Amino acid sequence: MLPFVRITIIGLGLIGSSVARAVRKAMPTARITAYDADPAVRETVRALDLADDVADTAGASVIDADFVILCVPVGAMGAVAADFADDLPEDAIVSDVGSCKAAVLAALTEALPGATIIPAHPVAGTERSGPEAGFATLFQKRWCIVTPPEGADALAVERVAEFWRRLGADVELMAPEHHDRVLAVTSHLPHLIAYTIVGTASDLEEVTQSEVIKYSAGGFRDFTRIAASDPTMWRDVFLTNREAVLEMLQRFSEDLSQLQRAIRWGKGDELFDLFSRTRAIRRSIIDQGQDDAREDFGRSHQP
Ligand SMILES: NC(=O)c1ccc[n+]([C@@H]2O[C@H](COP(=O)([O-])OP(=O)(O)OC[C@H]3O[C@@H](n4cnc5c(N)ncnc54)[C@H](O)[C@@H]3O)[C@@H](O)[C@H]2O)c1
Ligand SMILES: O=C(O)C(=O)C[C@]1(C(=O)O)C=C[C@@H](O)C=C1
Repeated sequence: MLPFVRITIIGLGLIGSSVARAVRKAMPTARITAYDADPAVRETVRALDLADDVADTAGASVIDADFVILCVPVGAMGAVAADFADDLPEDAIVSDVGSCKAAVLAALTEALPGATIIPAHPVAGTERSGPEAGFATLFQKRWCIVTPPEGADALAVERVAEFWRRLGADVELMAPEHHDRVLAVTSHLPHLIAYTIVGTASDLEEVTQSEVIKYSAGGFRDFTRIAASDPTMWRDVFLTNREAVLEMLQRFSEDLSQLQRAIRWGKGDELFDLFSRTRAIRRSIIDQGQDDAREDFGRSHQP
């Protein structure tokens, strides 16, 4: 049995449009209703035939939904939910795909008192945005972390988990606060570092812009991909997951200072030990097979 049959997707950018495409493939009989605040996105959704219906308001989009999935920037979640609160059917389950969970759960709970809210985070994405950037296989063999509130209805949790399994994801359950600490180090900090490195390189006075572009073949090029990620999305992530990011940033700064000292005092063994440890971490990620989808995507989509 399908976990849901009347699915409303709000926010049809990279993730929302990928969800729509993946639902079409995995659950072709489910009806998809879409809503996006941007009229140009709604037009594109119609042109690409990503949904059965495209609503012109958030309220109209949820009116007969059994599942509402919010795919908007994390800072917009509460406002969107408040927008459709009066029209939400009593038995509908509300979820989201936001990159931070504790603050989103709080915002949705405040906007939708009494509703069944089961947040989730597919740990899969790219640096691109908008409805044209999405693709149906984005979630295959990637983690989706479901972060139910304490005391959540077990059947509702299982239906959301099953939804993601059908889209090809491996599902894990986690407490929202724990999710935010884990993702602060595995996703948010790396983005902050990429934004910093690319910004620093482009600010260096003795290196011209054209040299930065011309010689960005190796490691730097990988950072530029990450640093091209959506500015609105990442502004919201850092402001929303502030405490966890600041804590991880503090640890990172201390480790960076230690590396700085090792280089200054020629402590080669210290550098070698760290680099051997990090190489082993990379190998264990590859062995777990969670990296394949994005590596394939990267190869076929990079300019
Ligand atoms: N990009 C990634 O790699 C990635 C991965 C996993 C999760 N996420 C999360 O997914 C969510 C969406 O990210 P994305 O990359 O798809 O962004 P995106 O910019 O591609 O799409 C966001 C869409 O939301 C719409 N929107 C914004 N405010 C709205 C509102 N108030 N009402 C209705 N629509 C609104 C925008 O018009 C846009 O079409 C974010 O919460 C992000 O944290 C992103
Ligand atoms: O590959 C990328 O572009 C991503 O950054 C994807 C990525 C990540 O950091 O892994 C980014 C944010 C998300 O919330 C989930 C996935």
